[in-house]
Amino acid sequence: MRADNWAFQSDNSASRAMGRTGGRLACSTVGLWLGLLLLCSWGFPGSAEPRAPPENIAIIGAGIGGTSAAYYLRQKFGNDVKIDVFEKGEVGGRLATVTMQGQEYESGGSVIHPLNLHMKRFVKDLGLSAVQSPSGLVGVYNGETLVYEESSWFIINMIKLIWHYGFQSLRMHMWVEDILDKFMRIYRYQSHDYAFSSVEKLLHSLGGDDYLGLFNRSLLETLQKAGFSEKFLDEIITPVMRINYGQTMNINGFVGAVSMSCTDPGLWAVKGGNKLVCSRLLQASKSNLISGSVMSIEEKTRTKQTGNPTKVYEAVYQTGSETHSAFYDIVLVATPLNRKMSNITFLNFDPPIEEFHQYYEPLVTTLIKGQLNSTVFTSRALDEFDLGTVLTTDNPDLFINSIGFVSSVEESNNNPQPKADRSHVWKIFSAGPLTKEQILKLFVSYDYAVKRSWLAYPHYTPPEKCPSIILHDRLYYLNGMEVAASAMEMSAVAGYNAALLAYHRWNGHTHMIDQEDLYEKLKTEL
Ligand SMILES: Cc1cc2nc3c(=O)[nH]c(=O)nc-3n(C[C@H](O)[C@H](O)[C@H](O)COP(=O)(O)OP(=O)(O)OC[C@H]3O[C@@H](n4cnc5c(N)ncnc54)[C@H](O)[C@@H]3O)c2cc1C
Ligand SMILES: CC(C)=CCC/C(C)=C/CC/C(C)=C/CSC[C@H](N)C(=O)O
Repeated sequence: MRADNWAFQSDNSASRAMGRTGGRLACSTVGLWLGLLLLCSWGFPGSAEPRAPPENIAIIGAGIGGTSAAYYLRQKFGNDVKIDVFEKGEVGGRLATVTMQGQEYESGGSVIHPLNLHMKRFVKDLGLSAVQSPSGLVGVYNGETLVYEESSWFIINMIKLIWHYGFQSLRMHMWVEDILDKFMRIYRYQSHDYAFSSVEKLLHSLGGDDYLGLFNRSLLETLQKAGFSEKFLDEIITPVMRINYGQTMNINGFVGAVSMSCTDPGLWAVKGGNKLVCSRLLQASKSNLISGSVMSIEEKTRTKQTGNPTKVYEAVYQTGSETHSAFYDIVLVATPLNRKMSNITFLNFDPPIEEFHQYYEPLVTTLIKGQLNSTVFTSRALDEFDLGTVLTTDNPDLFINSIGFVSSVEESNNNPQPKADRSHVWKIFSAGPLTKEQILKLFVSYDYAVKRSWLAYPHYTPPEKCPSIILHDRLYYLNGMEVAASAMEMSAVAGYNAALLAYHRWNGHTHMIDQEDLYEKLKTEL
């Protein structure tokens, strides 16, 4: 019906515009063509001409989330838009290294899963290379003894696992694989340009109500319901949650599965340091890095020389002791929003943009070059201690979450061997800084110790709601994704999603946002 009306209207207007009184047939033919043209450009979903791109986009935060958003925004909007990326600290954010004796070691995000396809693609497209992460033997310490110890013989490991825990390890592996399989759907959706306006909708599109259920319930509840034993949960699953997220099984089931996927083989890192991905993404996206701290965002109306008033966001930022401001059509916030981590105020929004209070877990990474005092963990002779990582159970008397030996960012170390002098670089995760006494308890002797304190990951307390991705008309927030799970790949997924969302909303492509049943719809697409 609408199409007929347009054809009719454009018929009249076309003949008036031509200012001639030619035969009705000629006029209506021209009108029909014009109508068809209009129909093609407005009438069919998905065929709308993109409007002129925005002039200026701001991204706050040059971690993996912000820099991947810059990369994808450039791909979507093209070369004419100016992209400013604000960073108050170091490019890379929670991807960072510390230097010891001239060698660099990862102090933040370190391992990448072999199926993390955005990270894989970045490394390939940006001319970087991968190194295998160390995969030494793992033991679990409960404060008194090693309750589980891996063997270098695959068959012995299998027998040990079955002896201690029956087939729960295998069942756990299958549970994680199923969740990971569904997670992989996001790559297909994103490669077809689909975007989501909320984290919950994104999760639902991956695996329906079951997937959302995982996010809304604790890992403990989910695994207890699935029949896993208390012993298996205490001795195997909790220690993995402690090394990866510094938390217990009270985290949500989705982040629990992400964490368990770290026990898969083939973990890797970027040669030279994971943070290189961020600096290369910035370069490749031809963004301007502004070393400054954004303090506030406010919507303003600007009248351009062309006369039309437009709505823009004013970002007020500080570089050193100077305060500046700049105007943007679109703003992406790519940092956790809370007073301690970003301290950004949203001024005069109506309705107001809520204050975010997401609590992030304090975590300390300590790197120590020294000789481990293995008698802390076992009564066996020192030269028989062949564990590369010791995980811990949830025992309040323990002052570390984990300790494991690490390689520098330049070394590919698939099967690290103990050094002749038994002196290695060890990475320790703990809730607070280690005292000298604690270090001396863990090490017979040590040469160097370097620490880095983080507000590392959200404190997970399911059920919880992810903050909105759309904070305001053209103002987007990426790090709500971390409430589902915090990992490099999750920030990259959030960065791509926000870039697609901003692009589609700018161009009015509503059919590319929050599509239901995408998995079924895309099954037949190449
Ligand atoms: C110790 C540790 C170990 C980890 N291990 C792994 C791992 O092995 N594998 C894995 O996948 N993930 C790991 N993670 C998680 C991973 O590092 C993070 O999920 C990811 O790096 C988050 O990236 P992001 O860009 O979203 O946030 P961030 O990296 O935090 O980036 C936000 C940036 O915004 C900047 N910023 C904040 N406020 C402002 C402001 N007002 N103005 C300007 N700039 C601002 C910050 O300085 C920061 O650089 C680990 C994290 C930690 C802390
Ligand atoms: C997003 C998906 C599907 C998988 C990501 C798996 C992954 C690599 C998660 C990282 C979890 C995490 C925060 C680990 C921190 S500690 C890492 C490591 N054990 C270390 O010793 O540094």
